[in-house]
Amino acid sequence: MLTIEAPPLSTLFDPIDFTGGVIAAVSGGSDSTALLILLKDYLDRNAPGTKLLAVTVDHGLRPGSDAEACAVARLCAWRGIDHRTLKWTGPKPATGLPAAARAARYRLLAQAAREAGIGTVLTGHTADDQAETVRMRMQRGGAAGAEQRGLAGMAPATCLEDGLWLLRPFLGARREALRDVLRREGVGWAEDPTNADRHYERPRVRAALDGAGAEALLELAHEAATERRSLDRRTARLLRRIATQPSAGLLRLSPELAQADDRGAAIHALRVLLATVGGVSFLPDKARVAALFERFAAAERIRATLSRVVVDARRGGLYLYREARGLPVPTGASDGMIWDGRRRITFRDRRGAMVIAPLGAHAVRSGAPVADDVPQSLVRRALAAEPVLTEQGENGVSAQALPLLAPWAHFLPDFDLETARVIAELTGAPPVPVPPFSGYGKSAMEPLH
Ligand SMILES: Nc1ncnc2c1ncn2[C@@H]1O[C@H](COP(=O)(O)OP(=O)(O)OP(=O)(O)O)[C@@H](O)[C@H]1O
Repeated sequence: MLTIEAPPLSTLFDPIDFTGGVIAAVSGGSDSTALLILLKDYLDRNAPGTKLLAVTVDHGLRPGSDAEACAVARLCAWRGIDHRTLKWTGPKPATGLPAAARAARYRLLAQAAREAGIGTVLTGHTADDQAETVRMRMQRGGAAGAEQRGLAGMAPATCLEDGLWLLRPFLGARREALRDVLRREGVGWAEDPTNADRHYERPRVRAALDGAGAEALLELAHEAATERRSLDRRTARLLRRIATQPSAGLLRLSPELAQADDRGAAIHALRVLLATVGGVSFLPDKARVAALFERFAAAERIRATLSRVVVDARRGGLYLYREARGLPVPTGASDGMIWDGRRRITFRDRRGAMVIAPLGAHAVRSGAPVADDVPQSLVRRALAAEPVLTEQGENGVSAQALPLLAPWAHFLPDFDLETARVIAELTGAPPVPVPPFSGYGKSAMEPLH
């Protein structure tokens, strides 16, 4: 057992449900090394049967990266922790290397989790990392400033593509406190020279931040996260009241939307629905959507296109469906493929081949009757943009094209969880996996300050 005082660092694991096992993502730097030993100690004390696997990704970008991975492996052997190193072997881009390395890292961590049958990954991101992230987002926001949502920084919990939860329990902990733990325990760590390389944005930001600056950024992030969670809950509530899917690919917002007292939630609801229906990963421009909402509230006639979506105001409400322009041409379907940003193809049987294409003109004939108050012309146009899977050749293949939550297809931060859940129910997308921690939305997984 460690000699460190229990609170507050060790209590940061309290809200996490470890029953499905856990992966610790350990680079060998101070933060993730502290994560490893604190987590091991926590599990030994509180949940000794838990499956713990440490994973190191060797990006192969610097000489000696394999030695760092070996050092983590040695530490794990010493502490009785299972460990794996995974190598990033793909081509390395000349520009945008940090982003490509991050994407590869998450892909490899997800692979390790799948292979180990574990659904939760913990990283060692700290409050210092959070302050840097917020500063970078502010800088990228330009003169107008970053959108408030982004200033919430990294989420304490994020659901990745295949239902894997990525948790960052140390977002409330300062790097120096973690290093103190390591010093007291006599555990060393690797210093990544990239962290001091001013060619990259993060090291420049890190070097320019003093303690007071970091505190102010963390305060800002906390306020932005609180506001974002509140908007999420209000938007989910509003969508439950006013949104329906009367037929395939067609969403309807009831006229009640025009009277919504909560204008912020109404505009946000429209933005997330536009992105979802259009299969676009980013939310459409807030000012344009606000203008659209005002026109609807003023009972104006609307037939507009935004975010690849036709927005049509009728007596029955505001209808949304994917525009016909820019639909994918017929193409071979493969397992796991994302079609038009809106559907994920899942094969039940991997033999044979299938083609996926928009239904197009067939929709005129195949449209199933729907409620009388829904304009049949809209039903047909929405259906025409829906996919149809056709078998090729002799071998029967069965596959599904399941709806996808486009804004969160790759990363669903827990800030947006309630809205994502409602939209999954509305569109028939697979339900959002339950997060492996208690007290969601309370203070449990909130960064501390
Ligand atoms: N090569 C890697 N292998 C496994 N996990 C990693 C790797 N690089 C980063 N991570 C995870 O992502 C977190 C944040 O990454 P970041 O690049 O900020 O950290 P670092 O400087 O490499 O190391 P540390 O956070 O341990 O000081 C790490 O704490 C760790 O959990």
